[in-house]
Amino acid sequence: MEFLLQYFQPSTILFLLLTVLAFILFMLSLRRKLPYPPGPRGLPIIGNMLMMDQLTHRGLAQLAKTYGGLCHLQMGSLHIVAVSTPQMAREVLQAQDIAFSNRPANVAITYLTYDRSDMAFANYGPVWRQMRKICVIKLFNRKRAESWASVRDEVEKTVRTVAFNAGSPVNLGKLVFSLTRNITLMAAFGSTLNEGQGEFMGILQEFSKLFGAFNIADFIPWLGWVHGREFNQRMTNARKALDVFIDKIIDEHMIKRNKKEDELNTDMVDELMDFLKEEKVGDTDHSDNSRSILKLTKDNIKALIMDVMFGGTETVASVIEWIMAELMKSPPDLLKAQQELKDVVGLDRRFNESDLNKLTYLKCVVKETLRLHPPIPLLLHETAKDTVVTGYSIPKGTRVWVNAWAIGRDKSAWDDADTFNPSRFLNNGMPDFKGSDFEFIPFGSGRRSCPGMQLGLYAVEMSVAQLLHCFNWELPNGMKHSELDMNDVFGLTAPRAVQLVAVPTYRLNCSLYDS
Ligand code: HEM
Repeated sequence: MEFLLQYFQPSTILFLLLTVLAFILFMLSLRRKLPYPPGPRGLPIIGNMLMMDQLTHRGLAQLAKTYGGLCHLQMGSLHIVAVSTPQMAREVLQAQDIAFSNRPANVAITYLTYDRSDMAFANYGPVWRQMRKICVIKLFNRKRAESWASVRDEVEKTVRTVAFNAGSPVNLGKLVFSLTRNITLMAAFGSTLNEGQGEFMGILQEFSKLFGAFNIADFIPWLGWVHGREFNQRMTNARKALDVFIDKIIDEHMIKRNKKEDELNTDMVDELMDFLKEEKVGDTDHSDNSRSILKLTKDNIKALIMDVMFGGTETVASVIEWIMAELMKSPPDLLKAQQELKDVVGLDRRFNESDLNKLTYLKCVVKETLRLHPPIPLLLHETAKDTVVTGYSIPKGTRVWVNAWAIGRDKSAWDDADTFNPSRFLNNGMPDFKGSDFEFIPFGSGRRSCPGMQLGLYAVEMSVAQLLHCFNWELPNGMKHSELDMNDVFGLTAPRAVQLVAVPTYRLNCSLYDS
């Protein structure tokens, strides 16, 4: 100050300081003045909460027709921005991906994932990065033979079940759900849990209901008491039940390890327990520069297992069921896919893994189904800081829902967007779903994209190829193809509203079904 007083009058210094302050305030007010993206006008305090029923992939696609690819809604104190066009998806998932890479979590999700100890709901940061690295290397790696073997074994069992019921209606929805559930159970625990399976499925169902339950505290925190004790009690019971169940499995694995039994036959719990064992005292620094190995607690392991159960079961089952439904609805495409199998494999042997890469049309069918029915229709992200997208302000903590369903049907990106037409992908298979073509993002894109993509696709392709190669399929009770219900229901996933029922008949020689 004395230094300044040598050169300037006090009044000049005051004037300069006031000018700088005014400039800063002016810049801040400019920033505040940037509008939120366009959206329907809300009411005081509750905002757009009366539009709750429109917060589905279809409802938000409808709003996008009026308000554009970036639409703002306010639910109580919560900002929501729906992203509905490929251009806007590129902005948030690529151009500014770090700012948009957090995950939103409601009260139930936070509690049931042991305070976000998992990968899917952890916020973006060093702990999530370490967790993801472990999972990608150890669990989702294509070379992880055990997981792939479990796919092959379980698909084979499914073929046998269908063959046993040949000539009668088969509920394909139920069948493929139990197929994918067994694949993930095998990958996670090394067995399909014949004993405690019912109990575990009950726990998963209760988790699923609680994850999606409406809780006013998520929107207006000071009204949290409204939901009351009953909801909290259900959450406590669900988490206790999972604790008891998985603790027992972890203890069994611990005993197996101590006895050094069956060391070659490892499952997901074994792989994760390596990181429990590598725990080092004082190894708690997870700052960005830290190269230390992440300590996994039992809670991390439990939460990661739930990620795999939720991430890998319903998604894969939903894709297989939708593929079969789209083919049943479009007999020429069903014929083409089966003709390709006849040309590549023939009818005198069973399809096997080495045939997979020659099935070009089948892969187009898978892509076209993922375009029309992405199993996770809304990709749930959250902003980690205040951001600006195409001149609109998006505050920190905004829930950003990328509508993969609307984007797959965007009329400016796709010809005849609502029609099932696998041949559109015959042109070199483009666009691709690996995340750089933003008109097609069934697995997401960027940092939070699906780490289970390869495992999921492998399970889908193997299952569909076997079901189409081994059997001919008809709709039951003389139902016409045009009468097949193609509605979906909205949740974290978007499965068929009515499960697909179809009648299989043998396509191959009977002796080939016993292999
Ligand atoms: C065809 C099947 C599948 C589809 C279409 C699919 C789709 C997706 C999508 C859209 C996301 C969110 C991406 C984003 O937010 O930007 C996701 C995340 C995730 N998926 Fe998948 N998925 C499939 C199979 C699987 C499988 C088999 C597993 C595990 C065994 C799995 C585990 C996960 C996990 C853990 C995440 C969270 C990743 C993170 O937040 O870092 N998925 N998946």
